[in-house]
Amino acid sequence: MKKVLLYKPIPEQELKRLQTHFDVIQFDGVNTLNQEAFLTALSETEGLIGASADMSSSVLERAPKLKAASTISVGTDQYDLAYLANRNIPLMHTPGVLNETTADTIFTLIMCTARRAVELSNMVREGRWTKSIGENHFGTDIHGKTLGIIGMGRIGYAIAKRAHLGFDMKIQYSNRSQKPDAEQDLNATYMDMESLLKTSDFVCVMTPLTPETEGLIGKAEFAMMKKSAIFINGSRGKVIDESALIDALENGVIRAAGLDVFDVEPLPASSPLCKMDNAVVFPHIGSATSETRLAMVTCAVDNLINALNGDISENCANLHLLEK
Ligand SMILES: NC(=O)C1=CN([C@@H]2O[C@H](COP(=O)(O)OP(=O)(O)OC[C@H]3O[C@@H](n4cnc5c(N)ncnc54)[C@H](OP(=O)(O)O)[C@@H]3O)[C@@H](O)[C@H]2O)C=CC1
Ligand SMILES: O=CC(=O)O
Repeated sequence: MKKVLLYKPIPEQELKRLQTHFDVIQFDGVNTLNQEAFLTALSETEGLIGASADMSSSVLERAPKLKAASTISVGTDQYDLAYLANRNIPLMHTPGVLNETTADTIFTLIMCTARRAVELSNMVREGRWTKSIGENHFGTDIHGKTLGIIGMGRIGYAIAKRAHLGFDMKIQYSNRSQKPDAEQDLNATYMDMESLLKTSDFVCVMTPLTPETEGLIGKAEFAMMKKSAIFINGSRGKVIDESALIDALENGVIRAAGLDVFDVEPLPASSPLCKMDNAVVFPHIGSATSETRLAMVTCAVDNLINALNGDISENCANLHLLEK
């Protein structure tokens, strides 16, 4: 039986399924305490499956027998796609199954920031609700406003669908390529990023983290946004310059931010973002519902079984590089 290294706990039923196909070595995450044992196990493995751990080339150099990797995520930034392709190793991922749940989470961020839900709920819990709410605590409307999406992919589209159909929002987007579906179905307008930043009430980033998108939104971009703009990041922390965002929030350059992802995760409690009323911070929970996380694991297990049997026709993230 082929040896497979599992580096994240998964539901029993999916573990059993993996074990019927492979000899599975399990790690409950990778950390400084188990790093050496992990690297030793890696030296024997032909398949790798898990999430939320660095799998860059310096780690994978320790896996000379590796034939396929399967990440339990749609984002692939913890791997080096080109390095894997050079070694002819496919990286499988889980696109699609988490679109709707992640869009729900992003919409929760939009609503919490616009209506100051966390800040005002904390006021009630802490006994600071002493009179009826006045202008100082008013939020801002969501319906009828303009939502600018940077990265109109699968999840961007699911967010735009909620905004257009549910909240009567005007949708504009910037993206590497134009999206006729979003334009036809949701009346979305394609524009360059600068125009989008200047004219959106809500700016939502949903690109993958790649060398091209790292640091995409920084000081200059926050300065272009409306003073009343609400910024949402559901992609990856490194797509934005977090210190520039903190500055923009502290100095009233923009109104508020809703964040599911951060430069360093878990976000240290000492981060200024944890103390700001105009920042809503979530612990990277875009896809974190029982149903969707199970669907992702099922997809990732299927992906690894298929890939180790030579079938990478579905869900291979570096197929374009393998074909070169
Ligand atoms: N917060 C969370 O829990 C979650 C976060 N994510 C993050 O969201 C990302 C997007 O997921 P998903 O929608 O499935 O991915 P998609 O690939 O479907 O969408 C990404 C979009 O970004 C566009 N894009 C890529 N590079 C650039 C660039 N340099 N400039 C402008 N646009 C660019 C792509 O353009 P084109 O169509 O032309 O390729 C594509 O439309 C994931 O990679 C992950 O990092 C995902 C799930 C949950
Ligand atoms: O961040 C989550 C993912 O699936 O990517």
